[in-house]
Amino acid sequence: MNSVSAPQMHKNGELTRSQSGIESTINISSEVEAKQRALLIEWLNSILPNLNFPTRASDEELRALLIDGTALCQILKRLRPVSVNEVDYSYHSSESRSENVRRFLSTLEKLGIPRFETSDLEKGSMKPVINCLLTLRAEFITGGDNIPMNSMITKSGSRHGDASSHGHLSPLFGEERRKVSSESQLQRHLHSPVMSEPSAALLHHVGHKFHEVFQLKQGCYSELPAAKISEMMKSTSLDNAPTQSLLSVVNGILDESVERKNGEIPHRVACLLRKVVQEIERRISTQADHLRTQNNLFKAREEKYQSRIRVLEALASGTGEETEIVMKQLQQIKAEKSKLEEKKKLEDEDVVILMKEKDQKDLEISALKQELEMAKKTYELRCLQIETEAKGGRAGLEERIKELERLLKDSTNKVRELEANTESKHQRWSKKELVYQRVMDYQLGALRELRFSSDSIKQEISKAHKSYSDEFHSLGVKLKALADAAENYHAVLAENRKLFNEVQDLKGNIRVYCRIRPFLPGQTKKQTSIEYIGENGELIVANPSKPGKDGQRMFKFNKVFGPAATQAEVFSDTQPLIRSVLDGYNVCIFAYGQTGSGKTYTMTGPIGGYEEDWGVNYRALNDLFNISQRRRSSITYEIAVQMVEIYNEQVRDLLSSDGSQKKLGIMSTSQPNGLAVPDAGMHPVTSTTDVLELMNIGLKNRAVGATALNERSSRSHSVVTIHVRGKDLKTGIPLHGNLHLVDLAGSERVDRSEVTGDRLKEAQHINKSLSALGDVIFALAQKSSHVPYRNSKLTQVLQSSLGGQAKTLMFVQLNPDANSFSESLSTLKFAERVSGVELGAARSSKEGRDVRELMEQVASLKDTIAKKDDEIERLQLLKDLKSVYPDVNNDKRGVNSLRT
Ligand SMILES: Nc1ncnc2c1ncn2[C@@H]1O[C@H](COP(=O)(O)OP(=O)(O)OP(=O)(O)O)[C@@H](O)[C@H]1O
Repeated sequence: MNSVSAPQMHKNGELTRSQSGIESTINISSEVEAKQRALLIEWLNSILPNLNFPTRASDEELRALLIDGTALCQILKRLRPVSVNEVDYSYHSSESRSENVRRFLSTLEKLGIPRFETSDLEKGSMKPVINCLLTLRAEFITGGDNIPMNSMITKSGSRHGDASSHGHLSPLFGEERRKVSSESQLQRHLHSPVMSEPSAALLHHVGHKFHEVFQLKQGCYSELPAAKISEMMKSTSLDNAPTQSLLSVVNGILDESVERKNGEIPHRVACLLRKVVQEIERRISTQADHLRTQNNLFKAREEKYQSRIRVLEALASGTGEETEIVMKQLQQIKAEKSKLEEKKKLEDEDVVILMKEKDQKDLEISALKQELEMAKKTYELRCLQIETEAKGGRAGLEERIKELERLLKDSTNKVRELEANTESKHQRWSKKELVYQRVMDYQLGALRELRFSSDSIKQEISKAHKSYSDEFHSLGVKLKALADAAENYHAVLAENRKLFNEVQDLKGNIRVYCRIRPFLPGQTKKQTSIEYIGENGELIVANPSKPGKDGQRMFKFNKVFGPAATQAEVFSDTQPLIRSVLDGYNVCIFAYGQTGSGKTYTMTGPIGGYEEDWGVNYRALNDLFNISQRRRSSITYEIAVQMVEIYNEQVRDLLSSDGSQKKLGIMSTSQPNGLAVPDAGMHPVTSTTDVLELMNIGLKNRAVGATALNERSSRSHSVVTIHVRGKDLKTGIPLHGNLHLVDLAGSERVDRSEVTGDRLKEAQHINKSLSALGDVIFALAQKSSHVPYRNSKLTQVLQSSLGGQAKTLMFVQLNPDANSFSESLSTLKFAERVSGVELGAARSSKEGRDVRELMEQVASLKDTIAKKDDEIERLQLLKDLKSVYPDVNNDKRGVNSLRT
């Protein structure tokens, strides 16, 4: 190994000057030492071929080779110095290492060669050892035949005188030794291809024959005899001569040639020179081969060491797990080592046996031992390293184990806590379980009670079922009785109808109700013309211009309604007449009176009024719907509505979308279906709502022709016709009745001198139609053979409801204002004519008592019928409910609640 470390690099990669100077000096010195060491090793290899020691071996390797003294003894043995015959040069074991070295040094002392100290061989620089051996080399360099040391000593003439100094040349060449005694001279010698002392060197290096030759010629090659030169060339002396000697011969010849004046070299000398050169070339070639071989060997060893280094590095970088592998490998290596040691021992034994013949084995064994020693040290170091790592790993593992123990302890504590929690939870759950158990017991008890109750309820239900069956049976019996009663009811109903009509007939076909409207707001201080209103239809009016009895006039009608009479009261007396429509009669109700006397109010009611303000129209239709519903089990009804206006003798359909423009024709004769105005739209209605909508439409259309100065409603007749179609479900007999609700135009007389144009025309038409109406009524009352229906559109429209089986009711409307006395009187006279015809008959007084009795009978019958109707309705409802809810109790209270 190179003792000099690599140059230290500066931070920026450059060496400082002082560093580089010192290092260059060290490098030169190291280079010289390396060359010296190489020279020595070359020599050792040449004299001990089996040694095969690497030329570039380090000081330590050289020390390892030489330290046991075996190689030193072999050198001495090789040289066989006679003067030290008494010394035993045989190989000795390692136990006699110091003895071998001591003997070697002793021999050197005897030979007068400067020696080294034992300590130099054991440690420190090998330089003294190398110098010493190089001196020995120079002293005893030999050819093929070993030169007896004693003879050489004899030829040298004297022994050296200074054996204590190191690095001196052989004592054989005292003079030359002085010249090259210094190390620098030796270095120069090594570096220079030409020896500085050719004659002495030549003599020294070529061995005794060259020495002899040199001595003979005394430095003159050209003067050597040819025979001698031939002998030199033929013999193997050249082969055995050291290369340095051969080079010295060449140099000598060349020097001599230079010194010669002609510069020519004798032929024989030239031949010798060629021979020597060839020998040198051969040796160089051999040396090159040897060097290549050694180089290959070194490479192999280097690879071997590299692989070991890699293994050791891999081992060094391994983990704890790999430590075991390394330990195993170490054990294997130790085993191998022990095997090798055993082998070495065996080999040692073999070597001891073969020592005398094969000394090189010792060297190999020594080398192996050294290697093994080194490997052992390396492995021991590695073992120590691994052990240290293992200790570190073990410490880490112990830490880990402690950590795990701590965690285990924590876990144990947690488990205990959990166990404690679990225990408390278990206790809580046990308590809850107890509570639940109690609740369960309580629930089971309640369930038992419920079962008991259920059983009792079942019994009650079965009892109720039985009673229900009984009751149902009795109900069936009662129903049968009721069915029979219903059968009788129809008969009674028919008789009732007959009686009622008879009563009506007795009362007269035309009934007259007088209604006096109240003063309007703001008219409270006005004087009234109404003097007295009797309960039996008497009415006394007073002429404001004629106070006293003379100005009074009494009238009598079927009924007189005062200003306080409500719409409901008025209708209640109208209702029986309307109901007869459902029995197939034609009825005509009209309102007669001057403008503003309350005709529209009575027939229709105030526009947008509440239900309580509804007039006869709405109430009549509502009543028809209700009665038809009540009778639906026996008679089915279909109801339709027409609404027309008669203005200036022209008829318009008020319910048509273009009713305001359409002029309708009137049938010349009364139609069996009552359709006097067949072109007018017939609108079926099923509810009061339908009627309200239609009425509103009609009123709107009627108002289309109105102007601010000319209220059209006052100048036209409005006729609402309700057509009723019925069918008796039992007999299948159809029914057909019409109800005419007529709001007549104002009846006031118009002074022809005051009005002209349209107003006059209107007045003429109104007068004409009202006069025609009066004529028809008078004709009917007198039972004339001719009734003048055709005199006006109004009477034509109302023809079906005037006369025959028709019933007529006239509302005579009065304005209470004294200023309207004249018109009121005129209206009353007209009404008196209409009603007086009937009531003025002589038989009226006679038949009055009968009429009253009949009226009472009728009232009684009506009550009976109403009760029957209620009962039938209740039973019908109960029957329906039974079919839907078989379990419904059939008592009256239950039915009533369901009805509610
Ligand atoms: N019984 C009554 N109670 C309260 N107000 C009434 C009554 N009768 C009529 N009126 C009111 O008197 C006014 C005139 O009544 P209504 O229009 O019905 O008279 P009319 O005879 O129909 O007049 P016209 O011939 O011009 O149509 C209206 O404001 C009406 O509300």
